[in-house]
Amino acid sequence: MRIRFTKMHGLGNDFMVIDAISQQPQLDGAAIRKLADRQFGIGFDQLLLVECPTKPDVDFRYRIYNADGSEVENCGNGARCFAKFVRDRRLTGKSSIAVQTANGIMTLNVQADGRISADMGAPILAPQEVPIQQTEQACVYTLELDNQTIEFGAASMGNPHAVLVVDNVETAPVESLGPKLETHPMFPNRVNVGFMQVLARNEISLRVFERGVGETLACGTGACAAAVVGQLQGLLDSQVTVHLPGGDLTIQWPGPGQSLIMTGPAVTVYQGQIRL
Ligand SMILES: N[C@H](CCC[C@H](N)C(=O)O)C(=O)O
Repeated sequence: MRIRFTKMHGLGNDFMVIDAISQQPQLDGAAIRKLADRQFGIGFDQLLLVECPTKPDVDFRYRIYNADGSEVENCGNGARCFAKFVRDRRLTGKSSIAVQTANGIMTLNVQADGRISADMGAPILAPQEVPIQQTEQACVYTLELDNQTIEFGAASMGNPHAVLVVDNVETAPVESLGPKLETHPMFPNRVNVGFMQVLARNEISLRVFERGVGETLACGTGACAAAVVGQLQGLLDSQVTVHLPGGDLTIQWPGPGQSLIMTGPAVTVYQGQIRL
């Protein structure tokens, strides 16, 4: 089977994007893991499959798979790359694109400067829906790990995030604590783990250990979750610049029950094809 694909990234969070409208790729978890391998495959954080929608009044459907082969509900950086992909390949002429994901319907707006704004919907805060193993919703939760008490905030953008406030992202225990929290029993569906340093009420630095991948250069839904947790904890205002290792995102969130808007770049690196 020969597959045509486009390699893209959003602030260094990189993707293999496949037009699954004109192609019918048959990819199981093992094939995705092989393609994701940075030595033996193409190498990517996530695979994005662009498909025809199954719902009315929607332009496309796109499905998201982590490097470990797990299908996930949402990907912020991927959504921006998806929008650039369908425009550049003339699959649509629209600048406002409605796309169906496992998390629901998302609207993407391609701006004149090439950046893309994504309406990420309202964050999900009820613990049983994030999900986390807690009964009462709170701004700060705790769990015990290696004889220490870890404080974190939790929010879902369709996918689960735990956010820890740290003094300095450069020295945060991302490599040591990230994998332990990703698979901690507190998180029935595993979790993405954000390490947030508050620089000002409208500015943070953030590193994310992503579920199913490991640390990435950027995480769009992680930036959203960090802005939400920071605002709920009284540390941040409604508009935040998020400095990630791969670059900056702008997040706007008016508050609980309201939609969150994420704005940032999307880049095409190369077109390719691979025979499986
Ligand atoms: N690893 C995430 C999916 C990709 C999220 C990230 N790449 C983004 O830009 O939001 C998860 O398992 O929920």
